[in-house]
Amino acid sequence: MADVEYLTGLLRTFPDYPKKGINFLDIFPLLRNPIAFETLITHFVHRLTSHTLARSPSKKIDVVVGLDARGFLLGPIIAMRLGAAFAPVRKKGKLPGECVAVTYEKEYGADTFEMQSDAIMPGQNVVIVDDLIATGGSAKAAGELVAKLGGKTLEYLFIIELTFLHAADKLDAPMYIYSLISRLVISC
Ligand SMILES: O=P(O)(O)OC[C@H]1O[C@H](OP(=O)(O)OP(=O)(O)O)[C@H](O)[C@@H]1O
Ligand SMILES: Nc1ncnc2[nH]cnc12
Repeated sequence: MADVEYLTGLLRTFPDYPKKGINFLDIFPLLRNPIAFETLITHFVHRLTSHTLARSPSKKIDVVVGLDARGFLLGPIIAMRLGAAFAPVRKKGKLPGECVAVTYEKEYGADTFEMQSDAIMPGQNVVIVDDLIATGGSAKAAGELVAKLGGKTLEYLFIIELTFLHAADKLDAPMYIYSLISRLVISC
């Protein structure tokens, strides 16, 4: 599809960043271009309204969850377009009040994610958004936080999946991943 080729062409990689052996994928040129950014957001919103909601009896997405930090650049815009709430998953020690926490492994180290306990009400429909999925550790931890709060994750959305790492294998079924650029859709 022309849009996907256009968006893919704006991405770039930096070898050995932030440390040797990591091929760092930089999404910022895409956000720097307002037409590309609009195209990306519209693509995600179309996916959610035309496909994801077909799996939900209530036909409503209640909460868009964005992952610290690059998921914060996408999640709130998608939430506003859908008329949904936005809730952040943050790295440990950044959120006030009662929180739930999960420790996870990612491509370059271990970390702990937290969500505020009142960010999602039991039974709410949730979509988890991030810029990319590499090992799947971050996405898996976010899904676990949503589950701890009683939310139902309808879909995980990414701009790109670094498919060589087989991240999808790490995530629990039943779940769905939509990755715009690899166009990978996994239904379990
Ligand atoms: O699939 P994984 O192996 O878990 O890696 C993917 C995660 O890594 C990056 O975030 P990072 O933790 O580097 O934080 P940042 O957004 O603050 O740079 C990226 O934005 C994803 O959240
Ligand atoms: N290869 C990569 N490029 C950019 N962000 C990442 N986060 C984890 N792995 C990454």
